[in-house]
Amino acid sequence: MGIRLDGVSKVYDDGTVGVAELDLTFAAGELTVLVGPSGCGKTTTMKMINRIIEPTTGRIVIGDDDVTRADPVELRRRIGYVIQNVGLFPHQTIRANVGTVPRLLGWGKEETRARVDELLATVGLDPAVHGDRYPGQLSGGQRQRAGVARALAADPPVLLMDEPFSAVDPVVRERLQAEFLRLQATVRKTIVFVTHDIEEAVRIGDRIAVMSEGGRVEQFATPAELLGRPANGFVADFVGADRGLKRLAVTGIDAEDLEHPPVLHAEDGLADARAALQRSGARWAVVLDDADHLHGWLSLDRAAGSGTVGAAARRMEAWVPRDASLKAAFATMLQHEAGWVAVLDGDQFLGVLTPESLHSALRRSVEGRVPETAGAASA
Ligand SMILES: Nc1ncnc2c1ncn2[C@@H]1O[C@H](COP(=O)(O)OP(=O)(O)OP(=O)(O)O)[C@@H](O)[C@H]1O
Repeated sequence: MGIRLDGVSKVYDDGTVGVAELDLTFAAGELTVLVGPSGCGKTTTMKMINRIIEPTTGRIVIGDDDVTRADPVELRRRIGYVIQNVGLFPHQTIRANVGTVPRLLGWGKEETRARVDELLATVGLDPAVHGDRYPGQLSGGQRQRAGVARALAADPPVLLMDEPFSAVDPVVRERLQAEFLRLQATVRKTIVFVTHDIEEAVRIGDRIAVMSEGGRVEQFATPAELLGRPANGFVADFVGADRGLKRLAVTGIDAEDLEHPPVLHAEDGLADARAALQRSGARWAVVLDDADHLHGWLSLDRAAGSGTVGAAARRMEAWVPRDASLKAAFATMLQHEAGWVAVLDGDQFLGVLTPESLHSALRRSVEGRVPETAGAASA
């Protein structure tokens, strides 16, 4: 269920224009991030969707429903809402908190409890351990997970998230973001997500609206487009001078980037391997096992004597899946102190990235030809 804002404005009682004449469409099943400097109207825009703030002009359509004049209380039951510091009721257990909307909708006790426990498990909380605790007895990250579970309880098609991960430390925050993306890949809600953090925006957004004062949309684009081709000076400043580096996380590996060293099989004899290496002029070869899975590598100087390639080869653990980002490939190379990383499709070997091929991929990434990663999650 998509969301459409048509000429939506909010003028506050004191005359402040929070948002002026905004047209914006949030695609069904996508996570759209509203990002921009403080006071630009992100929160105002989001809160008009569930009518916590009443728009002054314009129309808001969810799916096929014009909800501009819908009953706000009824509307909010169809829209999940996650906020910073969660807003859990402190005197209710986690189970009671997560069951709030199902209870309001009149679900039965058993049904509600089953749904609540299933959701707690989905967001990584053990119902038996955490279900009967009070919010004050959970960590910040656990409270945030409970907040997400509560917002999803009645399976609403739309989720609004207002800086949901900003109250926890950076490490927990990254973990929550990754968990949340995995969850979104299965539930596919239409999500409007507010943040002022561009790093968070490019990590989690399918699409990003960069806003300036008065709710003006300066650019509406995918993370890779935004970082590769900022529409104007405002966006370029906002995404930062290191946008080339940020872009690594959202740029995928292109088949053209791969190098193809000679391939040997573990059961081959060393004499044949040596001959093959000398014929190709290469200094080393990739070694695959009998199922064509990555085994390791063999350098020319180890291809001496008799015996099999498998026995002489060095094992190699540095590999990335083909939908990995360039950033992940680079990090893997550094972590293993390796001169190359293998790129695999499932178990199948596709080719390798070396420092040279990675470098040209980086240049391509920064210059703007972009095969995007399947999801920024793999960053
Ligand atoms: N109740 C209000 N009365 C008057 N002005 C308001 C009110 N609420 C917000 N504003 C103003 O509307 C503008 C947009 O505010 P909004 O909260 O939407 O910004 P934001 O982008 O979410 O900012 P932040 O990142 O700081 O939360 C700001 O200039 C703000 O001062």
